[in-house]
Amino acid sequence: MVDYITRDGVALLQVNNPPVNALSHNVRAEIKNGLDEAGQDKQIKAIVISGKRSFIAGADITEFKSGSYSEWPTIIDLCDLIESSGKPVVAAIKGFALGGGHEIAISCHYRIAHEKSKFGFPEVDIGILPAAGGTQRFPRLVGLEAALDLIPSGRHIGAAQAFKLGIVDKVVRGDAVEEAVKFAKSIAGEPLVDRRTSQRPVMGAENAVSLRDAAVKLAMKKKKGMIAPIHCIKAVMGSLLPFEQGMEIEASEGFMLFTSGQMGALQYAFFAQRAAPKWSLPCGASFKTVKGRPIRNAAVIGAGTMGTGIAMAMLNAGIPVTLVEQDRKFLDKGVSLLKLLYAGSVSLRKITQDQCDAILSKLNTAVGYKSLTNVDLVIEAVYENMALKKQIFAELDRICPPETFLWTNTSALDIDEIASATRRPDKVLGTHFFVPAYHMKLLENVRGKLTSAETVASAQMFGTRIGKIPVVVGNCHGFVGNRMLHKYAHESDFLIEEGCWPEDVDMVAENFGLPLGPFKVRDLS
Ligand SMILES: CCCCCCCC/C=C\C/C=C/C(=O)SCCNC(=O)CCNC(=O)[C@H](O)C(C)(C)COP(=O)(O)OP(=O)(O)OC[C@H]1O[C@@H](n2cnc3c(N)ncnc32)[C@H](O)[C@@H]1OP(=O)(O)O
Repeated sequence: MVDYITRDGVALLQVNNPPVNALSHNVRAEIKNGLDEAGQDKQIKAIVISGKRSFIAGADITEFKSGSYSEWPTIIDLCDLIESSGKPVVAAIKGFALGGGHEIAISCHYRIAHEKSKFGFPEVDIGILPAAGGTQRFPRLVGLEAALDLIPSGRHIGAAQAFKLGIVDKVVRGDAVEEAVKFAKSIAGEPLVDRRTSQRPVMGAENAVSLRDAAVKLAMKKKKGMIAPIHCIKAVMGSLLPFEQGMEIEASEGFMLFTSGQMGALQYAFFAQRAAPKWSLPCGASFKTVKGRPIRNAAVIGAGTMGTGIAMAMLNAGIPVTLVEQDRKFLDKGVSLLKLLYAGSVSLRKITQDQCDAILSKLNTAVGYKSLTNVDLVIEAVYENMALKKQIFAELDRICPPETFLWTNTSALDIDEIASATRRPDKVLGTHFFVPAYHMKLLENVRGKLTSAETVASAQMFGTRIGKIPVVVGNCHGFVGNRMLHKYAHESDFLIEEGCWPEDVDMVAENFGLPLGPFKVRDLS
C-alpha cells in the first residue's frame, strides 16, 4: 500500500491505495514504517512522500463509522512525525491533496506540485473538520483570512492559487515526483527550523474578529443548516493560541462533530451518491453484464421550463440537441429563455462568451417531428397529460429510427402506458428531471415493465455524462422523489391550515438548509 523506493540518498514513500489513496489504517501504518526506516538509514538524506497516480484524497471515510480512524498511528501522529523529522520531507503532489492528504502535505517541509493538482479541505461537506492539525497548520501557512475562506467552504483550489497562497513552494509541468526527488537532494542537510509549519506565526491575526464574523456570516448563508462550518471556524480561531492549545481546541470542536448525527448523514449521502449510478436489476443485470449505448445527439420535445432545462443539461455536456415544438412562437420563447440563461452565466463569469457560443452552436431547433430521423435519443418534456404523451410517442415511434431511445420526462405518469403507444417499449423509459433541470443533480430513471437492461444502462451512463446522479426507480405513482415530496407537501399544507404563512414555512425550511422552501418550489413547478 506504500512502496518504499530509494534513489540516490532519497527515500520515496509512494502511497498506492486505489482508487483515491485514502489514508486507511494500513496505509498510515506503512507510511509510519517508511518514515522510521528512512530516519534510521544513514544513507538516506531526505524523504519524498507521493502517491501513485494521484496524491492522497484524505482519510478513509468508511473509518469514521467503523472507528478505525482513531487507531494508532492516526493522521495526527503521521503529521507530527513528518513535521518533526530530522531529515527534510518533501511532498510531491499530483492529482488531489484533499483533507487528511492536504494535512500530510502541509506537515511536510516542502511541497512541489504538478500544475494540474488540486488542494482542499472537503471535510466540512462530510460533517467534520480537518482534525489532524489542519485547522492549526493551515492558518500558519496561508494566513487567517485564506484559512477562514478555504476550511469552512471546503472549496478546491488549483496549483497556481495554492502557489500564490504559499501552500506550494514550486509548481511544475513535468513529473512532480522526479522534480521533488531532485529538489530533496538539493536541500538535504539544510536547517529545517523555519520549515516546520506549526512553528510559524499566523498572519492576519490583527483582523481576527472581523474576519471571523465575516466567515460566520458567509458560512450561515452558503452552508445553511450545517453545523460543521461553525466548528471549523472556531477551530481555526484557536490557531491564534500557541500550537498545542490550538490543537486542544481543534480536538474539542472535532469531538462535537464526530459524535453528531450530521456527520453520519452526510457520510451516508457521500457513499449513496456514488452507489446510485451503479444500478442493478432484480434479474441480475448491471454495468458488469450490460453495456449502455452512448448518446451522440438528442432531441427534446417541448420548449417549456423543463424542456429548455433538459436541453441545457445536455448542451452543457457537449451533446448536440434539437429543441422541438409544435408552434414556432413557443419554440422562439424557449430559445430566448435558454439564451438569456446562458447570457446570465457569461455576465456572472461562470463561462466565457466563447464557451457560450460553442455551447449554443450545438443547439438546433425544429417545428414538428419530421427532422428527427437521425437521433440517438428523444426526451419528451411536454406537460403532464397522458393522452398527449401517448400521441407524441406514437408519432415519434413512426418517425425515429427503430434504435432511437424514446424517454419521457414525467413526474408521476405510468411509463408502461406511455410505452404501449410504441412498437419499442424496451427503449421507453422515464427520465424525471427536477427544476431547474440544468442545475438539480437528481435524475430518476424510471424503468417500465418492458424497458430493456440496455436502455437502463444507457440512461444511467447518460445521467452521469450530463452531471446528474442517476437513480434507477420503479414505475409507480410519483416514483420515489415525489412520493417523498408528497408527505412533505402535506405537512406544509397542514401548517397553512393551522395558521402559518407560506413565507414563514419556506423560511423555516430554508433555514434548515433546503435551497427553496416548499411553497417557492410549488410556485416554480
Ligand atoms: C483519539 C482521537 C483521534 C482522532 C484522530 C483524528 C484523525 C484525523 C481525522 C480526520 C482528518 C481528516 C479527514 C479527512 O480527510 S475526511 C476526507 C476528506 N476527503 C474527501 O472528502 C475527498 C472525498 N473524495 C472525493 O472528493 C472524490 O472521490 C475525488 C475528488 C478524490 C475523486 O473523484 P472521482 O474521481 O469522481 O471519484 P469518486 O468520487 O467516484 O470516488 C471513487 C471511489 O473512491 C471512493 N472514495 C473517494 N474518496 C474516499 C475517501 N476519502 N474514503 C473512502 N473512499 C473514498 C468513492 O466512494 C468511490 O468508491 P466506489 O463508489 O466504491 O468506486
